[in-house]
Amino acid sequence: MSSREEGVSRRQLLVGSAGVLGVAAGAAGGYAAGPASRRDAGAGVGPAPAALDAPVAFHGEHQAGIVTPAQDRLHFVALDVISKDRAELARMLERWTNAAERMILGAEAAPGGLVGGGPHKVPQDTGEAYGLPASGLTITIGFGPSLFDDRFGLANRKPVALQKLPAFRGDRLEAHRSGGDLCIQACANDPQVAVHAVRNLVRLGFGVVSVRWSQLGFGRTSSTSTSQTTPRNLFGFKDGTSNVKAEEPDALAEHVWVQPQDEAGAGAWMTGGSYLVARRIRMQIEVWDRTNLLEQEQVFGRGKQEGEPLGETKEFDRLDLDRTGPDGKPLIPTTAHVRLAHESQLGGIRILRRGYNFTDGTDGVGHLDAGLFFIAFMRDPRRQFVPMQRALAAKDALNEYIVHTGSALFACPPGTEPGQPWGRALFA
Ligand SMILES: C=CC1=C(C)c2cc3[nH]c(cc4nc(cc5[nH]c(cc1n2)c(C)c5CCC(=O)O)C(CCC(=O)O)=C4C)c(C)c3C=C
Ligand SMILES: [Fe+2]
Repeated sequence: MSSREEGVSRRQLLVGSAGVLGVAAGAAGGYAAGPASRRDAGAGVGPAPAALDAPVAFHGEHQAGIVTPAQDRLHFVALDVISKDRAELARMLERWTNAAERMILGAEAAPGGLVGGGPHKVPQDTGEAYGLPASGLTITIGFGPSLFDDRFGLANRKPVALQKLPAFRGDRLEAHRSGGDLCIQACANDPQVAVHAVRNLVRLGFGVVSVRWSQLGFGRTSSTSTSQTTPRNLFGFKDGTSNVKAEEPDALAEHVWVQPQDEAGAGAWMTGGSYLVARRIRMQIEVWDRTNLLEQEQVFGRGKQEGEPLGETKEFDRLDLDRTGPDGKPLIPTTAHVRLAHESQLGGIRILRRGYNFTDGTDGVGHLDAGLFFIAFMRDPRRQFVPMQRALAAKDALNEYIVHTGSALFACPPGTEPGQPWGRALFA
């Protein structure tokens, strides 16, 4: 047993340690007030750097990585199941759970994973996070619609809300950036920790799953807690101001967590879970960077510096969509992004956004391939993401500057209890 192993007791591995910020499980659903981002710490607002290194509770009513404070880094991977053996898939999810319980505490994926197996065995941990703190790592998994075909006898367990997303106007989706049987969302305040988590789970799935696509993200583009400052996206605007926040339990129940009455039959195992929509959205930053400030602010309907709704002064001032200027025209234009996405225009629907900025090299013709890896959690994508994205695709002024190049939907099951693997209720 390595010296690092000795520092991680079985109790810590199962239910969290005194170092785990907030509550380990139960009513708060795994939400742990704590790690936000290193940028928050740098700005003098939010938790101290030590808090950014601390663990986030793994077990709870809901999976961590949804309402827990958004960390600064992301590694997201979508996988296809290549085995045809249902039991093998369930066993892999058990291995994943065991490894995840350890990695979120900053431990190796398996006891003695680095060198403990001796010189003639393959190490059970890849090693690149050895010695690094937990870094607020959360690992969230989800099941895609394609998992419920005829391969694993799961067709009769498919939740009604897990329907492949329809095509939207303007979509330029690429197959190699879309879909997937499973997903792993690993978020941390250190990119090496997030990448290590994904890599080791993929390693543990060798022969059962293969990577379909993967996305790295830096710079969260949403706050999921009022303890966090609002970050900025690559267009330089504050993003996440009016997000659903962890401190709004009623809104979470209404808009984010699947309720018992939602999935009476096949998908009852999803109660307490949430649906994850991922959209890789390329942002034409070169065009944006030649656009004047007035136009930029009209596109979003908010000011660039403070993030205030146009016509107001402060970021969290109420969005008054009826307010008009001296010319009688709405101060927040009819095509402004925040108007079209606002609950008042969509029958009261909201979503919890948890996206990240990305840059993936160039597009081959002299531009950066940069954008927003949009991630949102919701109770029912058919009633939330689909009408919202339809409204945006039809009229949003932002469409001149963005294009959706990837898309996926996953059902993220509820949280686990100690000793209970991910997906137990699904495979029972
Ligand atoms: C379908 C849902 C949404 C997509 C896709 C989307 C893409 C997208 N958004 C920004 C930047 C901002 N979005 C903002 C607000 C906002 N966006 C959505 C939904 C989608 N955005 C919602 C529901 C809201 C909140 C609306 C409200 O109630 O006021 C903002 C303003 C600040 C904020 O409230 O977060 C910005 C800025 C980009 C750049 C983008 C695609 C690349
Ligand atoms: Fe938006």
